[in-house]
Amino acid sequence: MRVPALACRASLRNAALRNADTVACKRTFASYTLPTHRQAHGQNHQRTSRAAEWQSQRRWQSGAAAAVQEAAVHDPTALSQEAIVENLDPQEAARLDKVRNIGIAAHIDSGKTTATERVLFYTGRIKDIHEVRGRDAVGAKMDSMDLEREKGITIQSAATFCDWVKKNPDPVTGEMKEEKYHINLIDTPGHIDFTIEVERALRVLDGAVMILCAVSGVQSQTVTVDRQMRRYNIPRISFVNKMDRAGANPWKAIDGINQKLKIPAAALQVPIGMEDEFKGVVDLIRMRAVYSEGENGEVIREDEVPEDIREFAQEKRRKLIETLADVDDEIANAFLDERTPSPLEIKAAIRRATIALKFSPVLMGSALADKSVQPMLDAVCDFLPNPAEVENLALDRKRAEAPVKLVSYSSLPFVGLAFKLEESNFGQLTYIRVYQGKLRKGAHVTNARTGNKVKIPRIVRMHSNEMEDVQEIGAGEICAVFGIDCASGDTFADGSINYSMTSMFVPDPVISLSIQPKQTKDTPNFSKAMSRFQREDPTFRVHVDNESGESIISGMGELHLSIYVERMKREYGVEVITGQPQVAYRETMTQHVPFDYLLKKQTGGAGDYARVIGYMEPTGELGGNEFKQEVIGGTISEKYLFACDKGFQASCIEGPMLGHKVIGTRMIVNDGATHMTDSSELAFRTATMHAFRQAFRQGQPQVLEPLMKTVITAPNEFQGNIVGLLNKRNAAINDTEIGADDFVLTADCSLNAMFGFSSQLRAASQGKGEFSMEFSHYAAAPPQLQRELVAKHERERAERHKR
Ligand SMILES: Nc1nc2c(ncn2[C@@H]2O[C@H](COP(=O)(O)OP(=O)(O)OP(=O)(O)O)[C@@H](O)[C@H]2O)c(=O)[nH]1
Repeated sequence: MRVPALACRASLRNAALRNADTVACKRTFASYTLPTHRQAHGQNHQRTSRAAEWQSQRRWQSGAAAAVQEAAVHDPTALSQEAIVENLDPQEAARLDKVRNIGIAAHIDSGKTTATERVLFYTGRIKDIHEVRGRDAVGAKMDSMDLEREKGITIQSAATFCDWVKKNPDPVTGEMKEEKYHINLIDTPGHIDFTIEVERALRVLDGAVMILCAVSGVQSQTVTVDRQMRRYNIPRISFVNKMDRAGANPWKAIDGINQKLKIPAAALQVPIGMEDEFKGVVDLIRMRAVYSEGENGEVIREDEVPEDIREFAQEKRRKLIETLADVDDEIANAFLDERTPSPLEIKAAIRRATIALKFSPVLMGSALADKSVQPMLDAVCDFLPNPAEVENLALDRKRAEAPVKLVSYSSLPFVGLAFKLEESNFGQLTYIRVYQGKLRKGAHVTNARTGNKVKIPRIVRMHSNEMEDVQEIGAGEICAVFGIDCASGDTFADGSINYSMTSMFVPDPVISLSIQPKQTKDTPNFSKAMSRFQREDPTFRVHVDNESGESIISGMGELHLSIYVERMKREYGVEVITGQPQVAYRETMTQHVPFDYLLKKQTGGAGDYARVIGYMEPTGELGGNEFKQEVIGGTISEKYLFACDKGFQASCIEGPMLGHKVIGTRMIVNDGATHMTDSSELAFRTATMHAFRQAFRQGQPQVLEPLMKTVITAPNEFQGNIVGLLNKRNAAINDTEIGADDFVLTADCSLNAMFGFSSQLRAASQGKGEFSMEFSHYAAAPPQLQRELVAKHERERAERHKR
């Protein structure tokens, strides 16, 4: 759970601030902090004596850290994030102030990797720029997998870090100031099939750069990453890339952010020249023209705003201030007083509103043309939060999972989250975000899930596929460690506390296929690859079909599974045979059905006896299943009811119609009978499973199929062909947006009908159409298809039984 800060609610702190000088007021606040939570817990607290406050600076600092943590532990809401920031040890505060943990997320092909390559070049992390699908065949730094370089797409997120020296002239004095920021950066994939990579990156980052294409504006995956950023409360700046492309229109992109994503957004820049004449931008805060010059745009030259766009820039500056006035009180007051806020005030308001998730500042440039990327980096430092400014909560397992605010002080006990695992030549590499305390090489930390204590043998900072060894990592930073065994999403903590953090959202797979190695000699490597891929990627699942005995892999789409098949061949030398991709159907019942099932086998020796009575019904939502017991008078004992629950859960895994998962179904057991000697847990479990089958079949069951939100973009002349293709697939067209050259069509299509669509779209649009699909919801499959699927399943079952 993360809530951005700056909602200043510390009235006690303010009272203290009014009466004291800086040092004293911090101390006074420390003494006020404790009463706050203690009062909340009904304890009378004697205010710390004045004399005790005047301790040495060092002792006060650690005392304040402990007090803040204590307050944060006992009542996480009693302490504002701003108060945490203000109570930081000055050295720690200075360090954190210059740290930014950011992700780059966007629709497919918006230029995330290309922009990251420039960031690495301008910050001196790489010596030369290489392009995605570039002629030199080297490929961008962050796409380090061969497959990524060949296909020109990002498959796995990649982490790196760099130092950016921000050289902004002071907006008031004009004096050049240099400030060094440490940026941990994760470049994420755009394809929805690899969405887990975006999900886990955003889970641990403090801010994001959302890239948009200047021609296409807000696209389908922009909406998806917007949803993911909201899920984790991630403040973002927007960067309109590809300003050099024909048809570039940053204003359309900004309208899209305002209207489709519903985030107030305004440009901080206007372009100087457009399309292939794009030369640079006007900085609207300072009203200066900024040009990127030199061979790779590394030389930033500032100048007067060109005469011909001065008025336009003024108009857009007014628009920026107006938009800010809607989301920020201080600018609203200046607006009401008919006063133009100063550049400093504007900057401060943008920062406040961005971190409070009320606004997204928009910058623009062209990564490929090396133009205006540096101002985007400045904006990352200026407007995105430092780690101390973001609220992160954990659950205290020693106190009935009460929420605890984590405080990014290095002097507190360590808490970190393992958010990504990767197999490397040196063993398992675990990416960890340190939320509190320090992680030191050789230290012992405890895995909150397993309780296992592990030693940290090696810590590295990642630079794509390269690594640099470090001895320790402070609060608020990201690193990777070798040699610890854990699962993705595990929390590690110093042994003195038992905190656990909530993990990321993992979507359910929608597609599966059977797979087996071509040659039996490859089976050990095949198994090794399967277990590695599953450990690394929670959206990739493997199971053995109970009836056919085949290995089945499931994932987020055809591309997702095909990448693993390809990796199996390249990385493990295993050629495989795969079946046809299968849709992950679901099963549900639609009617209330009572049941009364008696299991009775009493023919000599120990028998089996269990009777279960109750009813089954739909829950009303196509979500989880529910088991309830309402037995009165103890006709079934607790332990047998527990066995009934187990039987119900097992039945939900393989539905009676097709063997797919059951959803939206409830079972209530309210009566039954037990035999003195012949009843057992196994008998009750089995009886429940039989009752389930019978009742489910009588309850008008349905096969549900996944419907996919499909977005197709193509030149206008192909609209008729494409609508024809969709009609043939019984798609429901929800929206069509016709632009100057292209149209964007949004439809709900059944996944089953979309196999092979990419080649047909190519044929219908002379290769110019693009589409993306994302799981939307489950809906009843057409009756004909349901009958065919059930008949096929019965046939295959009968054949297997014959064998
Ligand atoms: N004209 C133009 N093309 C660009 C620009 N930035 C990137 N591209 C091109 O757009 C294509 C996609 O760029 P990438 O950087 O791979 O995009 P991405 O968003 O990282 O792609 P995925 O991670 O696979 O979604 C490449 O061919 C780039 O050369 C730009 O500013 N202008």
